[in-house]
Amino acid sequence: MTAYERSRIILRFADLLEQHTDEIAALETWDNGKPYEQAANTEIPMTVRLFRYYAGWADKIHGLTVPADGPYHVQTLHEPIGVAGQIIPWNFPMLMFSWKVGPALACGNTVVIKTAEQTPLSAVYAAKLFHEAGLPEGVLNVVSGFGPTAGAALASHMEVDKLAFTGSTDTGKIVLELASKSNLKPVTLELGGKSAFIVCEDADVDQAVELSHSAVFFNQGQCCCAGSRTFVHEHVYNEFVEKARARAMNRSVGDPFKVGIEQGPQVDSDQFEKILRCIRSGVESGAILETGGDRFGSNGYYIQPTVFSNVQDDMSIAKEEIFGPVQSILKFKDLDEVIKRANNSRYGLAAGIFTHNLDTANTLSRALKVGTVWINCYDVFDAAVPFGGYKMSGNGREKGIYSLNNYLQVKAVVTALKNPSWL
Ligand SMILES: NC(=O)c1ccc[n+]([C@@H]2O[C@H](COP(=O)([O-])OP(=O)(O)OC[C@H]3O[C@@H](n4cnc5c(N)ncnc54)[C@H](O)[C@@H]3O)[C@@H](O)[C@H]2O)c1
Ligand SMILES: CC1=C(/C=C/C(C)=C/C=C/C(C)=C/C=O)C(C)(C)CCC1
Repeated sequence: MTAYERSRIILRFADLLEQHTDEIAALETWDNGKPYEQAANTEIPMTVRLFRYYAGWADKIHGLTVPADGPYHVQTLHEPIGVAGQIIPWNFPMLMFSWKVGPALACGNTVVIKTAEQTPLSAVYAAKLFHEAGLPEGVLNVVSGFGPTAGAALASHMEVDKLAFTGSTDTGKIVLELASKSNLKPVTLELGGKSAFIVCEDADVDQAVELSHSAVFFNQGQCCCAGSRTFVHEHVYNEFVEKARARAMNRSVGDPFKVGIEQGPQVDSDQFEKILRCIRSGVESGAILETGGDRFGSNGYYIQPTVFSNVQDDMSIAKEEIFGPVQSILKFKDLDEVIKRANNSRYGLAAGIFTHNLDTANTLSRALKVGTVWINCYDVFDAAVPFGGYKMSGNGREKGIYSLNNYLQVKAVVTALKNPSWL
């Protein structure tokens, strides 16, 4: 099919998705437990926007004419890579579906996508809408299944030409190995993080408190880029801790279908238990529990919004990904120190910087070894902006123009010219 037809199908799909926002958002909340309002007002609109963004790319993908030495006409063809295998997690089922499927289809590939076992519903519904939008059968294949069986089969399949994975660093290592042991398919990985949120002494403390709160508590803390190490300058530390505690105590937790609820339950009992273990380890290692620290209520996988202060770099709550509603506040004295400490992590996904000083912002944004730096903002996820990790947070970039390369092969075509006198 022509690139223009591909583009129109993706646009029609985006319209259908928008029309069915209520149903898809409800599926997300049933599966994941996230607040319905969050899914309906933020995540589904972002998903729609991302598909429209990539629909715009479909007919603008082309190669180059290359000036080579000698009597040759050289061009590059940007061809689809073939069958794209994709494995996604449960924290943002529809949004992760879009980051994977949008660029793959725009570039003319076919897709086999495996959803997370906890959250299979919305992608199946979306596949039905793609069919309605006119996508031919067999182009987009949604597989529900478990990781070690369905996921591993995809990663090691000899006829899957590319693998894109989002999930934990441990599983990322497994799929990379499976890909290398089978057909050496290229792999992009979007893995875990322990992102630093740095509040400098000149920051607007109230704004920093609010954004550091959403940076860690958004989506029940289940974000790969959660700002899970809040570094605060010693001059504003006491004020910040007091206000962060008050904000967490104010967070509305409860039935995710209710209006005004900010925090629903964790995705499942494994995550719920793991987070409570992390909280216990924080208490045992000597961090000060400012608020929270236990389950919320006696039913369901709800956890109290939890804030620790006096957190030290060697505590496991400052090193390991918790993936829950737990804020860890650390004190720092100067820039060189916070740069070293923020970079002292095996992860390198994102960072937030809060300052009005241009020099401080420039220094920190260049010194931090992370894939995204947000300055006086956090969690801005525009479809056009690349996202991905340094170090063990992964490799490759998704979104924006960068993701197109993940789904294209470059073929160099060199033609001998018959009449060199015209060169
Ligand atoms: N980076 C992220 O966005 C993200 C998302 C979810 C979880 N996590 C992290 O991972 C931790 C564990 O969560 P999880 O167990 O659901 O993550 P996971 O990495 O095990 O799961 C992610 C995806 O990989 C699949 N998978 C699992 N084992 C596989 C295998 N052997 N081969 C191929 N595919 C496989 C899963 O079925 C799922 O679709 C969380 O606590 C959190 O720290 C990170
Ligand atoms: C709505 C909203 C926000 C949006 C957050 C988003 C959209 C986060 C997306 C995270 C993703 C995609 C993580 C991947 O692991 C903020 C900034 C928290 C502020 C409060 C309101």
